[in-house]
Amino acid sequence: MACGSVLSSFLHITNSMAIKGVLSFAPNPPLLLRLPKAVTFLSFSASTKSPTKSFQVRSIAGTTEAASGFDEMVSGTKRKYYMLGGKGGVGKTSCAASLAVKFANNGHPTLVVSTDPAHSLSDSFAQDLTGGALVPVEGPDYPLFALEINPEKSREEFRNAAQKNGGTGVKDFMDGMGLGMIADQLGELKLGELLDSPPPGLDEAIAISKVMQFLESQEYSMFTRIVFDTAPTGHTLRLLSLPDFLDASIGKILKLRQKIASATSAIKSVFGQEETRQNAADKLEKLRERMIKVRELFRDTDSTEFVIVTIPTVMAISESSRLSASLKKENVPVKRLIVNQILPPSTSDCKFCAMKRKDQMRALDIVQNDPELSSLLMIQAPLIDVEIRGVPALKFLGDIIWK
Ligand SMILES: Nc1ncnc2c1ncn2[C@@H]1O[C@H](COP(=O)(O)OP(=O)(O)OP(=O)(O)O)[C@@H](O)[C@H]1O
Repeated sequence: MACGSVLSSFLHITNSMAIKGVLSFAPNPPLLLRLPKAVTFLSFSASTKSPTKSFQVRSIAGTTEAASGFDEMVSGTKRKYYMLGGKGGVGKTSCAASLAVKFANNGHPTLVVSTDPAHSLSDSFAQDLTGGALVPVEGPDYPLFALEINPEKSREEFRNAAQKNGGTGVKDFMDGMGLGMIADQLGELKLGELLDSPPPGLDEAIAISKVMQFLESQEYSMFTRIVFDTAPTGHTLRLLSLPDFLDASIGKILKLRQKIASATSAIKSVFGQEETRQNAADKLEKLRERMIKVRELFRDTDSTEFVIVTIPTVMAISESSRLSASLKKENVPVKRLIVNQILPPSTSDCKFCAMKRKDQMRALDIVQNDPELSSLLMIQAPLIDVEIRGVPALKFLGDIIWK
């Protein structure tokens, strides 16, 4: 049977079963993973908590099985942060969510955070996790919470605080801080532009700084593993240099403000706006402090790791190579590279699959010879022939990737 017709009949069976509220494999999983044992597990029963069956996945070469070093990732109760990033659509969310489930099933109270403006955590977990607050994820053995930060909303909150004194924009904000008279001098600092039309990366930086703020509170102290599902590559790269930039800008603004504070305080107090200005200044100072923490967090080799997720195509690998180079340049610790969606071994390839497999092999070869990527621990994750949705499916994927 040709792959196309097999796939469509498979989709037909899956869809009709899904309509009945049951999601399971087709009777004869034709296309990709022939994993009869997984069928039981992937027949998503709400009560599935731990797998009773396990199976082996060979690497694409069909020989050795590369370990991800999960033992090292899971050991210790000191809080650790994992940031998963890469090109759009390669499987960042699926890998991040599967890691979070795996940590939670291995005894770690875990928080999984999405700072990608286009959230897909809710879709991945098949649970409503929206709202910008901690939401418990049902299913894992130990507590797993999810947090979808709306970056735009976070920026709005910051802006609102700046506008409390009735101002309508950054200029007013600066006026409110007693900086109006030197607004021109500050032009080159670009803070106004930053808030009015933020570059990609700022929203995410503010979102991460918001997470940092959360993490300082008692409510969050229980979490020993924090997994970030980050925005696609470009944003992440800009985010990395942003804290330094913001730190410098805000630092300069605060210094300038201090300089003129004494001269203007008498006038300000007459108009009764001193308190609001002080609040705005405090807010800026806090943002600056958090930015410094975000920057430190990204570079802390003891507690943080950035995991690059890619797929076996030349385009995705080239982008991953650039991402790896930039992360290294910024001193962000990177050790692991997940190559996701690899066709699993098969003895009966159709022409299409055989071509695809060859193409993927070539791409994997490129990874192995890439100066940036070859030193990373490569984790090969197979393309699974059903969509990965819900905790049991994520556990299934996690048990393949993270071992
Ligand atoms: N190994 C896999 N096998 C089968 N399907 C997969 C695999 N990994 C991811 N997918 C599917 O690919 C789609 C995209 O995955 P995911 O949302 O995790 O990617 P992403 O990189 O986070 O995307 P975005 O950049 O849009 O946030 C989803 O439908 C997911 O179920």
